[in-house]
Order: sequence, then C-alpha cells, then structure tokens
Amino acid sequence: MRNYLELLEDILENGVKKEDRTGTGTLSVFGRQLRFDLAKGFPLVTTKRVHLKSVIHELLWFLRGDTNISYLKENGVTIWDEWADEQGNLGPVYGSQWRSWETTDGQHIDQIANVIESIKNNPDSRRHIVSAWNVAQIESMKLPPCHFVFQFYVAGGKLSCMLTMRSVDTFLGLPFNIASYALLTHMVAQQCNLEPGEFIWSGGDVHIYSNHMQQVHTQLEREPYPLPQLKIMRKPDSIFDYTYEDFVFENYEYHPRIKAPVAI
Ligand SMILES: Nc1nc(=O)c2c([nH]1)NC[C@@H]1CN(c3ccc(C(=O)N[C@@H](CCC(=O)O)C(=O)O)cc3)CN21
Ligand SMILES: O=c1ccn([C@H]2C[C@H](O)[C@@H](COP(=O)(O)O)O2)c(=O)[nH]1
Repeated sequence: MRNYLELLEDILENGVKKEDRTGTGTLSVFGRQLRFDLAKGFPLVTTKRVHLKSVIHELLWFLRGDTNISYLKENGVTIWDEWADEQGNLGPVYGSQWRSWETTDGQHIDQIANVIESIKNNPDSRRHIVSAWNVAQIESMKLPPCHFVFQFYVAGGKLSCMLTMRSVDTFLGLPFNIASYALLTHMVAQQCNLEPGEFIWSGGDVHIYSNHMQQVHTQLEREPYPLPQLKIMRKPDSIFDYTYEDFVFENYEYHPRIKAPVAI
C-alpha cells in the first residue's frame, strides 16, 4: 500500500487549504488515481488497523439493497450512525440505487444482477456500469454518494474494476472504500468464473481533514507490511448469498489502530 502512503504525501505537499461543508477544513487536491493488482495481494492498509468487520458488513448491506442502519447496528457496525434519521433511515442511498433504481414509469432496475449477467453473457461489452448518482433522488439522500460509479472490464480471463469517487476522506474513508471494492471485485469475479484483475481507484476532491494531520504523520512514519490474501471459503449461488463467514483474510499484519474524528 505504498501508493496509498504516497497519496497522503502528495496531498500534504500539493494540497490547497479549502473550506468544506462540515466546517472542519481540509488540504485538498483534485483528480488522482491508484491502481492495485489483485493478484499481488488484497489492498488493505497495513500502517494502521482497518476494521474489516465494518467493511464486510457494509458491503453485504449495500448488496441487500438496504438503506436502514438496523442491519449494521445488529452487526456492531456504527460507521453510518451519524447520518441516519431517528428511524435509522438514510434515504435512497447506495443499496437502493444498486438494487432498485426507480424508473420514471415506476419500474425498479437491479443494476447488480444486470451487471453480473452482462459480464457473463457479453464480457467484451464496454457498458458494465453501476451508478449510484441518481440525479432525481440526490435531494432525498442523507449524503449524496461519494463512490458514485463503477465499471467492470474483462480481458484475458480477468475481471478488473474501476471506481470513481467525487469526494474522498483520505485518512478515514479511503482505506474502507479500497477494501470494499476490492472485495466486491473478488466476489463478482468468482461469480463469473474469472480471475480478479486490477482494481483502479479514481478520486475527484481528494482531501485530508485538518483534524487528521497528526494521524497522517503517525502513519507516514510506519513501515508497511506485505499485503494479506483473501480466501473466499465457498462459491455461493449468487452475488446476493455471501455471508460474513465466507471471507477469511490470511496474514493480515498491521500497525496499531489510529483514532480520528469523523467530519459530519
Ligand atoms: N467525513 C466522512 N468520511 C467518511 O469516510 C464517510 C463519511 N463522512 N460519511 C459517510 C461514510 C461513513 N464512512 C465512515 C465513517 C466512519 C469511519 C470511521 O470512523 N472509521 C474508524 C473506525 C472504524 C470502525 O469502528 O468500524 C477507523 O479507524 O477506520 C469510517 C468510514 C465513510 N463515509
Ligand atoms: O464512502 C465514503 C463516503 C464518504 N466519504 C467522505 C468524503 C467527504 O469527506 C465526506 C462527504 O462530504 P461531502 O461534502 O458530501 O463531499 O465523506 C468517503 O471518503 N468515503
């Protein structure tokens, strides 16, 4: 994960001071890309402990089409608490757009089921896309999607994925986002009988919050460990049938957790 650490250095060196919606203040750069060859290990930050349980349950929650935090709470995941209303609802965020995009004539489109079918039946297609950026519904979401579009690509028996984020909390959010989409790429590859290829991450406003500076410096003083490997213990019948226990991360060596406040 040296490229992740280099991105942090890049922001410290080239970032511009910029105010933001949360009132925290950031150092920010615009337009960056990171590439990860999934054959070389699972891209998980090792210079601090990443709470994998939250990453896995959040992804399973998206795939359920769920937009209420009760599933997360039942599984000890608190990362969405601050944005939910009193009933635990977040509005039509990721899960709703991925699994049940509402059309103007009242139909619902399951983008995940469709993209798996299109990868299986028409691997050369250049339209393997899932979008969470539903312009008509942005206003009713508690937070407009940050990771808002992803595309799959098949070549040489390998499945690659490219994600675009409009806004990136590089210290707290990005390690989660990279791990989440790398995991999704492994799952989709398994379902489509392909090997995982590359995960490519692209970010628009890529920032470090002003109250994460000490944490970033601590991380930059640490030497990264080799990457862990992901083992998926069985092949479920569909992309919607994975459970938490299916995923085993082998050889995850990490430096101690670094706490940081989340900007709301
Ligand atoms: N400012 C901000 N940054 C984000 O990364 C973010 C948002 N807002 N809003 C929506 C979601 C929620 N996400 C979050 C929220 C909190 C953590 C966080 O506090 N992580 C800690 C503890 C992890 C845990 O206990 O599970 C960490 O050390 O990584 C991570 C991602 C990602 N998103
Ligand atoms: O998956 C996520 C979700 C959110 N973020 C970060 C990016 C920003 O710091 C905030 C969102 O604030 P906006 O004002 O809506 O841009 O959350 C993330 O990094 N990853």
